[in-house]
Amino acid sequence: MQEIVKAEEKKIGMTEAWLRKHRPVYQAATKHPFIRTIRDGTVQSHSFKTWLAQDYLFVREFVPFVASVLIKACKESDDNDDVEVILGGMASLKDEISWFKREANKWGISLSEVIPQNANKNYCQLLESLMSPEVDYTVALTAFWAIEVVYQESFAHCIEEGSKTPPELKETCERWGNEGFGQYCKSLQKLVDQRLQKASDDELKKAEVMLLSIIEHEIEFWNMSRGN
Ligand SMILES: Cc1ncc(CO)c(N)n1
Repeated sequence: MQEIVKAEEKKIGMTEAWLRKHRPVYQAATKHPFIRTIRDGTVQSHSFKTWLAQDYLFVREFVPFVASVLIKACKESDDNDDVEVILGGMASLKDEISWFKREANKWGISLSEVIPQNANKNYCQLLESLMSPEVDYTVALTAFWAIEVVYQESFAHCIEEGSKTPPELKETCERWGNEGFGQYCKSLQKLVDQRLQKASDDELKKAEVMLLSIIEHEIEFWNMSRGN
């Protein structure tokens, strides 16, 4: 019996085991009240606009963070898959920034005047701290995956069967909720699991704590747009 449980654990990978262990807090991020209002069609336009404007600022800061993960992958990974997957993520950020500009235009938001709120500043500070060469690749990669997967799950939830997402928000939800982005998150997750298999107990602990920290920051980020 013990054997079977172990095999099962190995099959699901460490990241999946962590998501199950921390399911309540993970769900608080992926099924956040703001996301629920998008999904049920009751979202207020000013809540959406707040999210859009703040996320544009976040993504700008996310670019150098992803670049730092790429550098770590080039230096430390013995597996070329890592570099290619991360490079693909970086490349799509160029299009993402253009999309934010177009979308902001549509909603009448002047991006140059947006001021980052505290939750955003805190999150960007975390990204900045992760860019340090002292932070090991496994921990930074775990953070990267966690950041992407929260958005993927959240927005996929808004385009599932039975969702009442307003048509003008569908494109946003599809950006992160689409199948391709889902596959990309799975690729990242696989890279993380590979690294975690070889990690020391200390690294494992740090990576798990980092996952939780990202989830908390994502919740705070959504909170900027909740029912106001
Ligand atoms: C806050 C936040 N988390 C994750 C993503 C996904 O890239 C994003 N754009 N913004």
